[in-house]
Amino acid sequence: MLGAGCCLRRSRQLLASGWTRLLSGSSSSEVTQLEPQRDRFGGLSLYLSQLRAPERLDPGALRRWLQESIKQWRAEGHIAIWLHVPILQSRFIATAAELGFAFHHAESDSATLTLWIADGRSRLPIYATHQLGVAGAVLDVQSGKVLVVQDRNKTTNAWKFPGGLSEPGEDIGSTAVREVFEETGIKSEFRSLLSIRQQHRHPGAFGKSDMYIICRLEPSSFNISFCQQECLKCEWMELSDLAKSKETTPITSNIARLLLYGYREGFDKIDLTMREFPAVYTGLFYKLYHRELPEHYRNMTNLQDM
Ligand SMILES: NC(=O)C1=CN([C@@H]2O[C@H](COP(=O)(O)OP(=O)(O)OC[C@H]3O[C@@H](n4cnc5c(N)ncnc54)[C@H](O)[C@@H]3O)[C@@H](O)[C@H]2O)C=CC1
Ligand SMILES: [Mg+2]
Repeated sequence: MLGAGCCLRRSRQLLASGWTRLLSGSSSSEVTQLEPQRDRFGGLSLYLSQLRAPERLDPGALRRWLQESIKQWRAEGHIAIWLHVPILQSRFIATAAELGFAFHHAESDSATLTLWIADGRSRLPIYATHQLGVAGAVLDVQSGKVLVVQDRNKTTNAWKFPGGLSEPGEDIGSTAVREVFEETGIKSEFRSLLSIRQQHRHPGAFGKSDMYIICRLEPSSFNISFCQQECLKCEWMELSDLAKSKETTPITSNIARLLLYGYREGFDKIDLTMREFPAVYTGLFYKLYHRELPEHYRNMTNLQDM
């Protein structure tokens, strides 16, 4: 049986010879740039961005080459093809689709298509399933007031916590602090997570699922200067009034009650606090959110000691 490196070398040879044969009359140095890259699961990635002169590539030639190559890759035991297409090379998408490729995902400047070539159903992971929205319940513990807004774009004007969608690579607490500031002008600091809501087929998530997290924040400024595009009203409201109010959404009402409970009985009863740990990948850290762990549980090294 061939090793992965050997398969890859053969794939590259096939690729180069295929291009040379199919593109006679075109620049053959062009084709040597396109090298399938094998992933650890046995899939092959093709990057059309490697083509130096893509305008010289005829879609019919690509089609014939892909057909031949796919037969070969299947025989070599590869399981899937990932085809990465820069937006300006989009005409090759239809060519790939004719051979059974389907969209996996798209970014602003490229699309990725896949073709499962092993036996059985595709085991390739699907792309993003959820969007993430984060709101900040900013509670001033001195006054017992919480920051609330009414959304300008929603049909019912119910009080809610300011918040919005998380940006790529952004921590949950940072989204809450940023969104609160953008919508209300209030500066705040992250304290904990209070709740997570999961909702499927969300209209605002283009039919995907929505995760909506509410964080507990503490204010470090108090003068409201709210965003006129997004908010109709914004004010500091007695937390107990919000907890009793009918002019609110069920989620805001329930989390206002949870927050009131924590305010009266201790935030340790409601908080999911954050701890940071080094990830397996060098130089990266992740954030872990969970209920407070007593010191002797945090530091235990031997379960039998307990
Ligand atoms: N229960 C609650 O109290 C509510 C919770 N949510 C959750 O909050 C999160 C989203 O927060 P948002 O404040 O809506 O997001 P956001 O604060 O990130 O952005 C909202 C703004 O995006 C713009 N926008 C959104 N869709 C648009 C479109 N199709 N065309 C043009 N402009 C568009 C509008 O300017 C809108 O004001 C979601 O997770 C959602 O489930 C949203 C509303 C109420
Ligand atoms: Mg918002």
